[in-house]
Amino acid sequence: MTTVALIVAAGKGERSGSALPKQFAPLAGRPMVAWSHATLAAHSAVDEVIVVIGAGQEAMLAAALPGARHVTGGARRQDSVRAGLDAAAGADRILIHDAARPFLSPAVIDRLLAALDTHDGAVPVLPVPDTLVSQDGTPVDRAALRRVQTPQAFRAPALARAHGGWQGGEATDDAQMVRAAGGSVALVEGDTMLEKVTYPADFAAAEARVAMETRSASGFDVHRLEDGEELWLGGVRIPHHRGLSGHSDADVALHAITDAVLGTIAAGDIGTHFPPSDPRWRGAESGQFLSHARGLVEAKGGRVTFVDLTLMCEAPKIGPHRTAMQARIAELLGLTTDRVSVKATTTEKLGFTGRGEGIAAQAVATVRLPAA
Ligand SMILES: Nc1ccn([C@@H]2O[C@H](COP(=O)(O)OP(=O)(O)OP(=O)(O)O)[C@@H](O)[C@H]2O)c(=O)n1
Ligand SMILES: C[C@](O)(CO)[C@H](O)COP(=O)(O)O
Repeated sequence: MTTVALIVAAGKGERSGSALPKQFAPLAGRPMVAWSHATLAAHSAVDEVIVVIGAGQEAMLAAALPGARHVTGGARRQDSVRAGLDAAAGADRILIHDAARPFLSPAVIDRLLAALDTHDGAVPVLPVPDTLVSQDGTPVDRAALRRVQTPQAFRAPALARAHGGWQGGEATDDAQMVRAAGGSVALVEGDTMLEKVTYPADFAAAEARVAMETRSASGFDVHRLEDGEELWLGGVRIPHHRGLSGHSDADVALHAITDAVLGTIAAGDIGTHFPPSDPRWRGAESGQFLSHARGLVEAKGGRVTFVDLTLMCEAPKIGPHRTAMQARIAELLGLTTDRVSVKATTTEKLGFTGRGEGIAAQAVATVRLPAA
C-alpha cells in the first residue's frame, strides 16, 4: 500500500498581505510550508511527499525545503491538486494538504488513514462555535454544520475518477468532488491547531500556537593583557595603556557572550566555529562571531532575549564604558539596551586578574526557541 502526500503550495497568498507568498513566509523562524512537510515526511505511513508550487516559485521552495520533490501547479487549487495527482500516479492512497495549514499532527493523519479502510475519502472537521446567520440575518442551525480542514485523505482511484469527471466550476476542496462522483467521505475529528493562515492577523495567531521554551547557558573567557595591543571590550575600543592579546581582536566580553549564545543550542563553542588555527580570524572583529551565533539561534526559529555580562579586572574602570558596550552588544543581538546587562568587578587584587595580567569575562545568555 503506497501513500503519497501532496502539499498544495502554488497559491499567491494575496489575502495574507505577506511580501513573500504566505506558504514561504517565516512562521516562528521556519518557512510555513516546512512545518507540515516535516510532519508528513516523518509519518511512518507516508511513503513520499510532493510539494505543488507555482511557476517561478522554485527558488523559494529550494530555500525553504532544499531537495524536496515538487511539481508545478495551476491557476486554481484544484488545478494544483490535479498536477500533484499526475505526479503521484501509482499511489494507492493520497493525502492532500494545504501548505497554509502549518501545524499538522500525526494523530490527524492516523485518523484519516484509518477511515480509508471503510470510505473512499476522509476529511478532518470541527464544529462551528459561533451563532450563524445568513446575509439577511436568518439564523442557521449550526449543529448541522462543520468546518472542513486538510489534510484530506482518499483512495487514489476514487480521487482520480472524481477529478476526471468533475463538471462543476471552482471546487474549494477535493472531498466535494469525490462526493459528487458518488464516493463516500468520512468526517473525522479535526484539530484547532490546523487553522488556515489566510489573513495578516492569522500569522500572529499561528505564531502564538507554537510552543516555545526558554533556555539559558553560560560562557566564560580569559585573555592576557599586553603592551602594544588595542583594548576591545564588548565591541567598544577602550583607551588603556595595554590591550588584550589573542588570535582575533581578543574581545573577551564578546567571546564569553558568543559562547553563552552557542551554549543555548548546544552548538559547541567559539573555537568550534572560528578555529584559532584559521588565518581568516587573525585580528578579526569579534562582533562577527556573536552575529554568527545569533544567526544559528534564529535559524532554529529562536531569538536571544537577554544577556548578562560580568567583566573581572582591576583596570580599566568599566563604568564609564558600560553604556557604549550595552549599545553595541544590543545592536549585535537585535535587542533593546534594557535586555543587555553589563557588570564588572575586581577580584580584590587576587589572582591573575588582580595582578593585572589579564581580563576574564563571564556571560549568561537567555533565548526563546520553538520547543522540539
Ligand atoms: N492555484 C492555487 C491556489 C491555492 N493553492 C494552495 O491551496 C491552499 C489553500 O489556498 P488559500 O489559502 O486560498 O491560498 P492562496 O490561494 O495562496 O491565498 P489567496 O487567495 O489569499 O491568494 C494554499 O496552501 C495554497 O498555496 C494552490 O496550490 N494553487
Ligand atoms: C481546502 C480547504 O482548506 C478546506 O477548508 C479550503 O477550502 C481551501 O481554501 P480556499 O481559500 O478556498 O482556497
